Amino acid sequence: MSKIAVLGAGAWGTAIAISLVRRGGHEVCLWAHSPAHADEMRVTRDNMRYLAGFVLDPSLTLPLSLEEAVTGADVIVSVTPSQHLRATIAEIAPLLQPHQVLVSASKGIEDDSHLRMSQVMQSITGNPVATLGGPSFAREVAAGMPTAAVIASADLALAQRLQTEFSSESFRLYSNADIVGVELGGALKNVIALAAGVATGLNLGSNTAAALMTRGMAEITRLAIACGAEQKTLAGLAGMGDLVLTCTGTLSRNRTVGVELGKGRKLPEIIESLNGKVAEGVRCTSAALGLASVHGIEMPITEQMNQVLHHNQAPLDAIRALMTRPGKDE
Ligand SMILES: NC(=O)c1ccc[n+]([C@@H]2O[C@H](COP(=O)([O-])OP(=O)(O)OC[C@H]3O[C@@H](n4cnc5c(N)ncnc54)[C@H](O)[C@@H]3O)[C@@H](O)[C@H]2O)c1
Ligand SMILES: O=P(O)(O)OC[C@H](O)CO
Repeated sequence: MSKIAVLGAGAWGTAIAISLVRRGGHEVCLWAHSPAHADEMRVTRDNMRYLAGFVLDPSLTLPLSLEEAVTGADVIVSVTPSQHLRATIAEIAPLLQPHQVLVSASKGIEDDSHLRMSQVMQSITGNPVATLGGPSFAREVAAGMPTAAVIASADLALAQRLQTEFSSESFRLYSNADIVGVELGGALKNVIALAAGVATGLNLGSNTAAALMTRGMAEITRLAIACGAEQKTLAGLAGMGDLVLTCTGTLSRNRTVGVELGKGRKLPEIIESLNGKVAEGVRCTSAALGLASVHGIEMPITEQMNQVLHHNQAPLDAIRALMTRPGKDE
């Protein structure tokens, strides 16, 4: 029996909390960044803003403060958008006991530092860290649809403990000691999902989608290995698995943003229509290029996606630029 605090009541934090409650055997709480949002959920027992339609079990508590959430927790799962993780962890840092485990379930790279989420956590606290990755749409996890995901920590024994604590009949976790590969697989696939969405929005075909996914995997793997990841992690659930899900699944916010860009809509208008929901790839694209430049890694799809997102490149011109690059060996 563990006390588990989930920080972030967006779609994914809520689905994780629902999954942990369904598993049974833990005391689970869900902290929302907005007090008004937490109040709404206390009244309706439904997360109408981010994951409507799932009744929140009476045993799931909704603390009034971060301090209430983390005090006495054995495991703290951070599920804020990546760019807000630092502020959230900094706020809880003075309250932490050394044994409390921090798990990041966010998929991104910090803007200016280019740090992975576990590195951000480690830069603020000395607590043990892990990450949760893999192909997992929140809505499907909340509905109890069979899902396989990955829990990673450089301390494999910790990953295996969390594997036991989080796994259930509908949520099967694999443990992995390659936290670098799991985090970068999860963050970088969002960029390729944007590109796959762009191709769909342009009414391009299955050949284009397959090319983007395969060559996308190649550039994700190049960068991840340069950062210390293992190739087999990228071939697994947190790499290939999450890439396929996000590039093809209509529930993906990143893919949806890409589809709308491909149809000719402008980024600010598309972001506005997400109503506060996060498409991590939009910011991760430039952070990924920053990290790639530190390591001298070529990322042509990510570069073109950055042009489309942030430099007004027309989507068709981006596809043309990719198709007319000098020939390469595979
Ligand atoms: N939705 C999914 O299916 C899914 C699955 C796996 C991983 N993830 C990852 O989980 C993370 C969270 O995404 P989500 O889908 O749960 O979010 P969401 O898009 O459903 O909701 C946005 C969240 O951001 C929070 N927020 C806004 N401003 C904030 C601030 N200043 N500080 C802290 N929090 C703030 C909101 O309260 C809300 O919880 C992302 O990194 C995402 O990539 C999402
Ligand atoms: O909806 P997206 O594009 O943020 O993707 C959600 C998850 O990362 C899928 O594993």
